[in-house]
Amino acid sequence: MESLNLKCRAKINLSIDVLGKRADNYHLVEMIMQTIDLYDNVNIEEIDSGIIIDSDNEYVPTDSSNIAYKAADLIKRKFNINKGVKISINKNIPVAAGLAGGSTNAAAVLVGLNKMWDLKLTEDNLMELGLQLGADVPFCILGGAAVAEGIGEKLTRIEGLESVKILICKPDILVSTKWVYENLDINGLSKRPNTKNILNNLKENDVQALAKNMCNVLESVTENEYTQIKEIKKKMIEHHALGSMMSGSGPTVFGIFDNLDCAQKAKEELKQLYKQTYLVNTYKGGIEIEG
Ligand SMILES: C[C@](O)(CO)[C@H](O)COP(=O)(O)OP(=O)(O)OC[C@H]1O[C@@H](n2ccc(N)nc2=O)[C@H](O)[C@@H]1O
Ligand SMILES: Nc1ncnc2c1ncn2[C@@H]1O[C@H](COP(=O)(O)OP(=O)(O)OP(=O)(O)O)[C@@H](O)[C@H]1O
Repeated sequence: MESLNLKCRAKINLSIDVLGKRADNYHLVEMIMQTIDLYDNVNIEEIDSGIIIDSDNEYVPTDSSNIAYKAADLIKRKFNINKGVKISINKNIPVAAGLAGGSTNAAAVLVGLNKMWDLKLTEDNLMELGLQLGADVPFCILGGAAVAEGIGEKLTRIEGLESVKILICKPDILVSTKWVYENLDINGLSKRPNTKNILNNLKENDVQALAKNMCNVLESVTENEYTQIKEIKKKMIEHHALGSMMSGSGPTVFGIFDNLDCAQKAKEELKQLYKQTYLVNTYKGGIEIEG
């Protein structure tokens, strides 16, 4: 029986614009995605039959609603595989946070089973399968940094932030991505990102300008419901973050820092209020197979 260990990382969105809505109610987006070095460990072990999910985090479902279960089920059905898997998820990425925690677990299962069962799927094949599980899954397979269009699946790789310090702070509230998109008034957006400018900032490695230009149109929806978002952003800026914004549909807020001392002080203060506070770096790669 074979076993594989994988590291799968979280993402932040450096910008999110919503351009329209599809007939199936999925929104058309233009986003800049960046992988960060905050990861879950996923262990995949071949068993005789079935799919078993195990996790050390009480908020992670262990039944067929787990997106890692769905990923394994998709592969087993598509390739008629009789063997089973036990998937153990050691969670470090906050749950329902806007950090693609579930999506990156699913990405790890697709990449891991491709290797374990020698399926010979290309990265593009894996991303296509990933899209059937969720809009963020293809990016989690690609990793690094990318512009995402369509519903998030049309990805163009870009040079992202190179080892930049990111402070992550997740308030103790659970936010549903579906609810946030449903409550977005596409025609009444007061502020939208200039994606071209932000991409230029990245090209020129002008982190300061990028931090000022960042914009997430989903932020106002979550911010209007939960006061914590504004409070955390204010604290990050007081501690000299170059910029601070909500990631994805929230509620996680991140800050970009160019000074390690300031970032550490901000972390210490925020950690007293919000347990799930982490100081990490940006990361260049995707799913990592450890063997
Ligand atoms: C907010 C982001 O995390 C930004 O990266 C993504 O757009 C969301 O990606 P995700 O969580 O993988 O999304 P999915 O699991 O596919 O969808 C969750 C729900 O979000 C809404 N949704 C998602 C993506 C999208 N482009 N438009 C949407 O309207 C849909 O109502 C869907 O029911
Ligand atoms: N493997 C998993 N890890 C975490 N949550 C999972 C997983 N599988 C299913 N879930 C369910 O999915 C919900 C959303 O969790 P997740 O951590 O994926 O959200 P997220 O970070 O907001 O994702 P995204 O940024 O892609 O919208 C959780 O409330 C949980 O019940």
